[in-house]
Amino acid sequence: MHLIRRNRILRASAAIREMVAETILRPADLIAPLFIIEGSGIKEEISSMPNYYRMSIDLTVAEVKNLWGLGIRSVLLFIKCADELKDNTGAEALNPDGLMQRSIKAIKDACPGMVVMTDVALDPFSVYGHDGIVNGTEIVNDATVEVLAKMSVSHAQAGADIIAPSDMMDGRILAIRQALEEEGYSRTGIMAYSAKYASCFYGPFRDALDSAPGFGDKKTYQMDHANRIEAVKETLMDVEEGADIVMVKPAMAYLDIIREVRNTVDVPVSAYHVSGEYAMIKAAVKMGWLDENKAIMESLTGIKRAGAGLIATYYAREAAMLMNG
Ligand SMILES: NCC(=O)CCC(=O)O
Ligand SMILES: [Mg+2]
Repeated sequence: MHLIRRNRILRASAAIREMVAETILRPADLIAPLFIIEGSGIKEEISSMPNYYRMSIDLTVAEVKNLWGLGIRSVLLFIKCADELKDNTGAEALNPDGLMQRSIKAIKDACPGMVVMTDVALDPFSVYGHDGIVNGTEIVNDATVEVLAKMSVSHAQAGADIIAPSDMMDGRILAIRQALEEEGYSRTGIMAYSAKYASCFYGPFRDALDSAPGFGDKKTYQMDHANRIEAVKETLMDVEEGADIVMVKPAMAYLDIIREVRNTVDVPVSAYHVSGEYAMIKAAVKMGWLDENKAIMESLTGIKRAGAGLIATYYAREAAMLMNG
C-alpha cells in the first residue's frame, strides 16, 4: 500500500481527538425543562421518566440555582394545572396569580440571571387536553391565538424572558409579538416551536402533566412526520412573524429537519430532546443495554452537530455535570 492520506492520524490519541473535535457541547447550549406543581417541599417522580420530577415552587427554585451553578443558562417552565381549574377557554392560563406566574416570579427573584422561558399552549389548562379551544372535534385556530397572546403578556408581566409557544396554531407568533409590543414588553423574546411534529415520543410528558388529549390526536395542528419541506415553510413563516429562536421537535428522529432548518433560517435553532427520547435511554440503561453517560453525550452532541445550537433536554443537569467533569 502507498497511502498518502492516513485519516487515523487525527484519531490516534485523546489529545489529538480533542484538538480536532468539530462539535463542542457547552452547558449554556442546554435548556432545562421543569415541571412545577402546587404545594411546598413536594417532589414526585414521573413514572415514565425515571429520576425526573414534578416539584413545588420552593424545590424548583433550589434546582434552578443548582442548574445555574452548573453553567446552565435557561429553564423552560411547564406547570401541572389542577383538574378543577381546567376548562375550554384557558382562563386559568391568564390568572396573574396562577402557578406559572408565581413560578416565574419566584425563579427570577432567586436567580435573576437565569433566562426563564415559559410554555405557552392550552393543553395543561384544557379539559380536553388539546392545545387550543375545542369546538365539537375542531381545534379552533384564531380564537386560540387570541388567548395565547394574552397568556404571553401575562407571562411577560410576571417576568418571563422568553415566551415559548408550543401549540402550532397558525399566526400565533405575529399575534404574540404584537401583543407584547402593545403592552410594552419589547424586550421579551419568542422561541417558536416551529416544526413540532405529532409524535409518539411525547407520551411520558403527558403522564408528567396529565395532559393527554381526551379525544382524537394532535395531527390537525402538529406536523406529519413524513414532511420535510413543510418544516422549512413553518420555520420561515415564524421568523417573518417575529420568532427570535425557532425549534424542531422531537430531535433524534428529526436530525435531517434540524440540519435543513439550520441551513435555511438566520436565527438560532433549538431542538427538543423530548420525554420519549429520555425514556428510551433510561429503559435501555435499566436493562443494562446502554451506558447512560455515553448515550447522553452522543445523543446531545449529535443533535448539536445536526445544527441545533440550543437543546431542551431532561438530561440537562447530568450532561452539564459530565461536561464540568
Ligand atoms: N409542549 C411539550 C410537549 O408537547 C412534549 C414534550 C416532551 O415530550 O418532552
Ligand atoms: Mg406555524
